[in-house]
Amino acid sequence: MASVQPPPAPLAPHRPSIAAALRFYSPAVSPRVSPSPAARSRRLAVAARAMPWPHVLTVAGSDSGAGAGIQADIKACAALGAYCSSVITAVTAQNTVGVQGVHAVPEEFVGEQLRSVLSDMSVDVVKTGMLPSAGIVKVLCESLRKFPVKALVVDPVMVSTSGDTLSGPSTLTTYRDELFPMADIVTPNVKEASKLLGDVSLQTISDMRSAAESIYKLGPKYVLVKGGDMPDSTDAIDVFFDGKEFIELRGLRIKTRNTHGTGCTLASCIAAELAKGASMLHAVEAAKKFVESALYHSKDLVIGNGPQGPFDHLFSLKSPLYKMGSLHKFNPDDLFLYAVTDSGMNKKWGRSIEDAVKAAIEGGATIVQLREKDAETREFLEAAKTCVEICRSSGVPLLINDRIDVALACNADGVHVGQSDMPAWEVRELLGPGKIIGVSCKTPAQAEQAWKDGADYIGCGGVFPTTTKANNPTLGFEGLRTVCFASKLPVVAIGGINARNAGSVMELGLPNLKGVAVVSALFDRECVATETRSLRSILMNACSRS
Ligand SMILES: Cc1ncc(COP(=O)(O)OP(=O)(O)O)c(N)n1
Ligand SMILES: Cc1nc(C(=O)O)sc1CCOP(=O)(O)O
Ligand SMILES: [Mg+2]
Repeated sequence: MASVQPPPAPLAPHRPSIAAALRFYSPAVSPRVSPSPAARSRRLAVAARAMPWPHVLTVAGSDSGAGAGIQADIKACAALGAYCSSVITAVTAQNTVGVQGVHAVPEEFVGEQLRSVLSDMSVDVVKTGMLPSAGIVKVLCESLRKFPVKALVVDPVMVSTSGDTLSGPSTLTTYRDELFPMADIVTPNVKEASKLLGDVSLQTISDMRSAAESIYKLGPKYVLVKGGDMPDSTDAIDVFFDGKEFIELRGLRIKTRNTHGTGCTLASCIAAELAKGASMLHAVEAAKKFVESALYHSKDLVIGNGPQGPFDHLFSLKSPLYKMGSLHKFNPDDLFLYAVTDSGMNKKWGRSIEDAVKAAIEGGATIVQLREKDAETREFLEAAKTCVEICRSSGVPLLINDRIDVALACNADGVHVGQSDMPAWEVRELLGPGKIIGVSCKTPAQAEQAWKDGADYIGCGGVFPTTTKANNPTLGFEGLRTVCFASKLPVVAIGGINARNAGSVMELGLPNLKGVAVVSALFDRECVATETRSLRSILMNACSRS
């Protein structure tokens, strides 16, 4: 299997409009003259190049209740913008109570379905779910050898969430011997991991790590052991292993009965993100965020009378403002030199917001926030749209201060909110999992809440007195230290930071402290680029010393 490629540049800005792509399909100049088959297929090929559609093929069972299986996979891929074709391995009679019956599709016919799709439809990623017999696993492996794809995501579905067996012991051996060595990632939950490893007991995170390592030795490039079934705690921890490093991925445990199909959905989302070009870790992180958001939005929905209901994969359709965000997930290192604009200062020095942002990027700012307290909305939005383009072309994330509406309208990378702004969890509902959310925090309790609310980072200050923000309490190094030690999120220090003191902040070497956010020391100066450049070199020197 070819390895997964690093993420390409964001797709959206480079894609031609739908109208432009459709022009390739429209009839020739004279509608009476049909194009020759060769011309037609050339035109289709050009159109296909012009508008690629990430394609996931799911090889799984049908769930009549439509919460899991093929139905969940198709909905998950659709929600993430990937096309999903389907090869059905079994038909199950299933509802919110459990699985009442399983009817496996004959191996030969599974093979025929695989041939139909793989020989024609440029599949990027194959995702597997229920594979009810060893013969079907073998047929799949043969097909993948004949028609290689970019990545293979194996969700080793063996027992349904209701506890019903979906594939027998002989399948286990074939999974281990034939399918896993071809897989890019295998995603068992703790019960499945235990079964795969001969019913070992998995009780702790350390057990999950050992299980991930043992499964890795069976041949996949990555393993994700999902801890959702581990004994109750506020967060659900999954262990991701790439053969060298273990990463604990924490997610919020959403209290709801509607969890049927979470495993299928997670694996399909990973497949969809890979098909879109994400790296494996980013695909897993995006998939976790999607499942978390879907569970959150569906927690009170009621379908069926059993203990496990389905959730709404297409929740974003109900929230028209919701956007899935860009492929580029938040990187905490982006907080290193955080430039925060100020309309008053820019006016004073006779420059536009756009010029200020360009100069900060030229000087090496790693993230930009538009903090325009006095701007009129329309003027602000127009400037924000231009700044989004400037920042995107430089690979620098752009956040909007306070104004969720402006962030949505200009499709910024995220927002920064304070304790008196819209609560971060509401912001998350509006922006969705793909956007960056920062929250100002002055205490450990606020930092804990920001994490629970789904924020990506916190801003902590004022480290020093500032005249930029009125009545802002000064925390000093001690206050910053307390918050950094308590925070589960990356931290950026703010307040009165300038070329004279920035080094001393970074030299504290505090856990989670990723950088400094600065307003006046960059923008209340004549040359923004020069000030940014010199602050950057001070920060880099400080980091190399600490
Ligand atoms: C990175 C960063 N940290 C803190 C703040 C302050 O946000 P808030 O408390 O909402 O105050 P205002 O900026 O809205 O005045 C920030 N903007 N950025
Ligand atoms: C916007 C802001 N927030 C702060 C906080 O403590 O949360 S301090 C601050 C102003 C920072 O401006 P300067 O770099 O000019 O001191
Ligand atoms: Mg604010």
